[in-house]
Amino acid sequence: MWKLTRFSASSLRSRLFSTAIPAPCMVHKRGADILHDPWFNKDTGFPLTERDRLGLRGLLPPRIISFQDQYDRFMNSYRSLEKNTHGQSDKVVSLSKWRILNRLHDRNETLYYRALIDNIKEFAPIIYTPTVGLVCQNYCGLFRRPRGMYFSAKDKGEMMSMIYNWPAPQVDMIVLTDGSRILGLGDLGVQGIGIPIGKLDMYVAAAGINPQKILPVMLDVGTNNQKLLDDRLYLGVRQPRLEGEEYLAIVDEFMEAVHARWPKAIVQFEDFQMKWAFETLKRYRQRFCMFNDDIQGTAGVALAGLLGTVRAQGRPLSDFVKQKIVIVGAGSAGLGVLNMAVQAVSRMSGCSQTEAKSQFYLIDKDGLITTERSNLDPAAVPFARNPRDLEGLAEGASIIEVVKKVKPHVLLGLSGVGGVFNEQVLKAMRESVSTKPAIFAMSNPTMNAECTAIDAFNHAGESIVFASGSPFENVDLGNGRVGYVNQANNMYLFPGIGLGSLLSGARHITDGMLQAASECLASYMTEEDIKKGILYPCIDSIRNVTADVGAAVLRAAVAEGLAEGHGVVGSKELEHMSKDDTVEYVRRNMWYPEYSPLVHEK
Ligand SMILES: NC(=O)c1ccc[n+]([C@@H]2O[C@H](COP(=O)([O-])OP(=O)(O)OC[C@H]3O[C@@H](n4cnc5c(N)ncnc54)[C@H](O)[C@@H]3O)[C@@H](O)[C@H]2O)c1
Ligand SMILES: O=C(O)C[C@H](O)C(=O)O
Ligand SMILES: [Mg+2]
Repeated sequence: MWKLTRFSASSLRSRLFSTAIPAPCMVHKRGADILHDPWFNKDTGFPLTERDRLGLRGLLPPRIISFQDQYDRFMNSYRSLEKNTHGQSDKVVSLSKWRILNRLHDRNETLYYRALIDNIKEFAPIIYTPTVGLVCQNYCGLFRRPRGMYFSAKDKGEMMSMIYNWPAPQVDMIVLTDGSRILGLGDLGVQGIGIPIGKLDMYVAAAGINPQKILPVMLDVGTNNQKLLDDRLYLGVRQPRLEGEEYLAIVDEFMEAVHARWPKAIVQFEDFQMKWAFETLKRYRQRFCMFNDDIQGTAGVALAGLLGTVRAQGRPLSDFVKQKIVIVGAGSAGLGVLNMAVQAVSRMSGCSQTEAKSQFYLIDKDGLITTERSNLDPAAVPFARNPRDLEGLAEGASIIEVVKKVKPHVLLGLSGVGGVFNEQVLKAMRESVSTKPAIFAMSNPTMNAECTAIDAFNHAGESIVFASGSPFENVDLGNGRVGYVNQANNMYLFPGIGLGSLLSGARHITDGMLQAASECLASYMTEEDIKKGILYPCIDSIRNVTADVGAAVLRAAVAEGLAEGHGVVGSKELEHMSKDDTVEYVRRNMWYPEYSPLVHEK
């Protein structure tokens, strides 16, 4: 029987955290096959002993180049490329940068991830949002080597065996898309595979998931994008999207196949059109360890930013319950944010969720959503306002009408429509009841942002707090003053949600675990930063943020009695960890790119 006193705190710590000598990595290949496998390849960095052991002698030039020299060489070619493309269009420059990074990714993952981690602020906008959007749009032309797995409408009945085609014995993190709503770019069909790849790159960089244990997946159920269907070089299935039961049967089969091979893998649903985003979340969240990043990850990041905004106004957090918030966009992301924010208000004020809804105004493409709206999506119904409570605002009122009447503390966009916060709307925010109103232009990529940072500070005034989903430069307000730009992007949470859930060994991801993630992010910033309008940590510290978020998620799973443990660390050991121990435990489980000795295993 387990005894609670079995380990003293220090022996528990040494059992869990003993510093290990770099673990050897087992490889089933030899010779040239290793050089062509980016998981194991070290290019000119193979030491002589390894060249002998693995049959590499003579297959490489004789000089052995250190990891540091390889790294410097790559960064030098990256810097030359920057110089050589100077003056060319943003699109050309971004795609050239993506190509050079992608070539390294395809050749030597250890070096690639080290470069990514060390230069995350500079490289995230290339391998992730916004450039990843451009890459998806041009995927068929850019495609060289496959990455991840493709399950198509034509694979029905085959997935249970297909899943065994994946070469890695263990997969911990899967990001899955059906390509139906790629960022704000719409239906990109099979080309959407760039999104799971980019998200998983962030998992490796931020959460330290071993790249041999990640799997990007495209569920190609067709596309309704006529341009792609007509394109001779389109690489996906050339048929209209499956709908209804036919569609669900494909997703069901995929989920069963994954679960059969890797029962503990976490599946992140990404960029599904709204109807399937909500439907699949409801369908799978109790059965599998999964979450929908656009609904749940986004909500946690937005809520952390909204709470930061209250602090930035110099008000106590409890004042959140009095903030008037206008949300533009009633899709998977907007409704996810609204749902979590309403729950937070209700929890903080002790009022019912119905009462909590009265401070929120929801707008979609047809204007303000009220109970008079017909054909409203069921997910939006609970947030429709009764026109009687709206002091003259009618069903379908425009953004400008709502902003002028409500004078909100916060205007938050998740509409996918570039520029909807136009000059008129931004100027109307000057009449906000808040002395420090907040503008969140969260849609991606950059072209789809509801407004630019410069326009926001120019038109809405210099006292605003500003956040966007895609990165913008800080704004120079003159006389040494800076208008801070925050990146309100779910990248601050999804890696920690995935990592914490994985290490907890929970069988599903609860609202409590997601709330813990959001609260952890919300409490991250110092009062000094918040007062300047800085709501989120710098992306340079994303690994630290992710360790803390992961630990918060893990502790929430323990508190709910859901943590079954991971690997050799069981539920009891997790229960006995202090808060600091948990953070340390999470950190110790983060993979870091360095060459480990390769050992051939037959
Ligand atoms: N920053 C982040 O972390 C983050 C996270 C998730 C989604 N997003 C972005 O949010 C956007 C929306 O994503 P989604 O999944 O909710 O999409 P969606 O298609 O489910 O929803 C879009 C919503 O916007 C509304 N809309 C469209 N045109 C409008 C207009 N002119 N005025 C007002 N509302 C309008 C639609 O009616 C719909 O309710 C995308 O650009 C996506 O990239 C950002
Ligand atoms: O991918 C991103 O940058 C955030 C978000 O998941 C989105 O769909 O826009
Ligand atoms: Mg997304």
